[in-house]
Amino acid sequence: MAKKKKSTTTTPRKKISFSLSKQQKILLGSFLFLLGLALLFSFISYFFTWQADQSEIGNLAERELQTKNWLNKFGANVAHFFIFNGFGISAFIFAFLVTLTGVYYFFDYAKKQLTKFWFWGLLLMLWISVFFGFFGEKTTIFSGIIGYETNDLIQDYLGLVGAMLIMIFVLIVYLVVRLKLTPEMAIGAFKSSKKQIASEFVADKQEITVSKTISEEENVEDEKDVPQPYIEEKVTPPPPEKIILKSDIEGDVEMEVEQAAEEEEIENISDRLVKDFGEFDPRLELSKYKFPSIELLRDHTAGSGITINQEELEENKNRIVETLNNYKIGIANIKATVGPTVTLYEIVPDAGVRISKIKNLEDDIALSLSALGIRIIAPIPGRGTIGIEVPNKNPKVVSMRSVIASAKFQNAEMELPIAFGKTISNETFVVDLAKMPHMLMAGATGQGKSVGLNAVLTSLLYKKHPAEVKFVLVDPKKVELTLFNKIERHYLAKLPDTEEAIITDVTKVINTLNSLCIEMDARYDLLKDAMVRNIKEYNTKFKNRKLNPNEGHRYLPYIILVIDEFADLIMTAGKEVETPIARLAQLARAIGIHLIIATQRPSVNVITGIIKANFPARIAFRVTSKIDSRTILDNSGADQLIGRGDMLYTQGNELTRIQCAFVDTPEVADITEFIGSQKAFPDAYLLPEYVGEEGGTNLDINIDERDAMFREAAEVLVIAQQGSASLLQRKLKLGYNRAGRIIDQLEAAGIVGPFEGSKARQVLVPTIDALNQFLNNETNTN
Ligand SMILES: Nc1ncnc2c1ncn2[C@@H]1O[C@H](COP(=O)(O)OP(=O)(O)OP(=O)(O)O)[C@@H](O)[C@H]1O
Repeated sequence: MAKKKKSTTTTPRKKISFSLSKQQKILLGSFLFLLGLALLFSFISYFFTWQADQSEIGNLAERELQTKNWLNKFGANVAHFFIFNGFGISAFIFAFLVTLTGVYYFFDYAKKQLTKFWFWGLLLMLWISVFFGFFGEKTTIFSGIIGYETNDLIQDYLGLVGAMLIMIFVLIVYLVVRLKLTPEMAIGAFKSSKKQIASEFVADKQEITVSKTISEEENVEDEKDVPQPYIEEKVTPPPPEKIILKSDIEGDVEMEVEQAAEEEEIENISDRLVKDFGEFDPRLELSKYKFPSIELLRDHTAGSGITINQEELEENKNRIVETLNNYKIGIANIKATVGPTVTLYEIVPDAGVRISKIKNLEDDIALSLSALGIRIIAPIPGRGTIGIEVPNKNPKVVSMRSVIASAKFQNAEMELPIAFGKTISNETFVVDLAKMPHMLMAGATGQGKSVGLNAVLTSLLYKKHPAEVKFVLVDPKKVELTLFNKIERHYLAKLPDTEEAIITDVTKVINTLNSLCIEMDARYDLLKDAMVRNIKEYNTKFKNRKLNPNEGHRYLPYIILVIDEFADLIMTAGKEVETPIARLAQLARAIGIHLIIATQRPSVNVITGIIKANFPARIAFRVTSKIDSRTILDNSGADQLIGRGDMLYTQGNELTRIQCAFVDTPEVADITEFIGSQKAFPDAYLLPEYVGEEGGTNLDINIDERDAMFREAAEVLVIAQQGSASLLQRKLKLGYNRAGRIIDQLEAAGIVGPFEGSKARQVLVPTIDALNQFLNNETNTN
């Protein structure tokens, strides 16, 4: 048992992968390409010079000695090796494969196809050389010694006929597997070539008659010498094909079947535009933009990878076994996975021990192990084992550099990839913000929230071009996000006529949030017009030039709203920020607006029900109480974290413990400086103008300006006793915007109550009769 445990604990999970840098690939590619050419030239010239050079083969020591091969001694020897001693004429295939490999590496094409080329190329090479082996020793130059000897060997066992049959079989394998040839295709090809010959023959005949008539006409013209008017060539569509079906039954009526001619296809405008100008490239305006290099990030681990302290592991194991024994829980098996900050001990209890028993003892076990940061997961979802996380004595910092450089992040095919850090099993943790679609981040002060936000922003800066993503930054503390000011004209969005893009003042936050709602509505209209469901499809359509910019269509960058201290805002502005945030969170995912909200105070009056319901992705750094942990995660656990970037992530169900990547302020300063010093857009991305209204929401809409469907809409809602815009959309077949406007008008009239986030609005009029009376009174008083 002890032996077994050792083998599981001493192997850190490291994957060794072999990959070349771009430069190395180019160098290797050129080398192979030129080597292939050298082989090719020496092979060609070998066929002319081999007899003359034959006596000099193998004589490399004598420098003065000259051979006739174009590549001199090298060429003569190499070609002799491959052709004479090897595969004869088919050695050319080898030279070709080497050249091709060079091309593949030089242009960094996917190598899967190349492996196929090599496999089938080598097979073909062998086949050809064995084939030439049939012609005997005189043609060794064509078959090579390998071909000749292999043929000889086969014939010794199977005779000439057997050898031929084997060759035919290999040929069939090649044709069927490599060239995907089927008997039908072979027959088809034979038939069509017969037809082609016949039709060519007929066409020849017709041509002769046509040319004859033209020459006759010319003669007539010459005689009359009358200038002929320009005769426009008129293309008449071919007459519909008629097939007459005759029946064998006497007296039956014949039926004529008419086949309509195929309509002529005209090239699509968008296809033509794409052909003429290529696809629309949103990056074109800043085509010279350079992404920040990995060198701007520092390696905080200072070379110390994960070290495994054998003593510590043994000690913890003994304590766990002892503690569980105290509660009469036997252990069948125990396995340790060492992560950057904590080690996970995965326990398989003895047969018959109920997991619920361990779950009930969770607190007692944690207490007995008496260390900060112990978390018990009973059972580990999907595995049926029990996990006990124990903090390492020497936790390791996970630097942002290592996660950004990881293949997982670099190869991530996500819209908005975020490299958060490393999981307990030391794997880089990458998630797509576009899928979350909004994120709530909480944690007591000093536990790593700001570093976490910087990690999110840095990830996006390393992956997305300025044309593709825009940030709206809200920083009431006025310190955390200031560094991002430098990239205002590259990456930030702001309200028109404002100086600073980073928002620090509460009124401006309210205006910005409302402006984002307007942007959202506008984007929905664009999507509707383009008949697509989400921003990704919209942008693809726009890139393919299927949407006309003159009709208001534009490339839509993702907009990411980051609020660093949400508690401050909600305390000062309450509903005024909560309402637009809830609205954005509910609706903005499809149109590419994503929200990231961070707070120090994870209490229920800050993270309200409405907010929580709309933020499925939650991150908790260490918090002070179980209640706070439940407020953020709907689960305890965040109170047992150890701080310094130790965090729990959930996107609905499971909790994942992650060590957040560390990025220091000077690193962020370097990155923003690097980006900021490059050519930028003329201004920050301008959000739609929003004119703030005094006294909160716009409640005094004039009766005359009401929508034509106002009354019907009111009836629908009163009957359903449910004040929802989507109900109106469905019942009255209205667009999203119009339904929203009508709801506002109904609110102004006092028929429905105010916005309540994810819940439908209250309907304040109980029956249709009451509604009629209400509306009549209204018209009478006006
Ligand atoms: N991922 C991490 N790895 C290592 N150390 C970290 C990590 N995150 C934070 N720390 C340490 O914790 C300190 C505080 O982190 P940070 O400033 O992010 O806390 P915070 O929660 O934002 O605090 P506040 O709410 O007061 O701004 C950092 O200066 C750093 O030393």
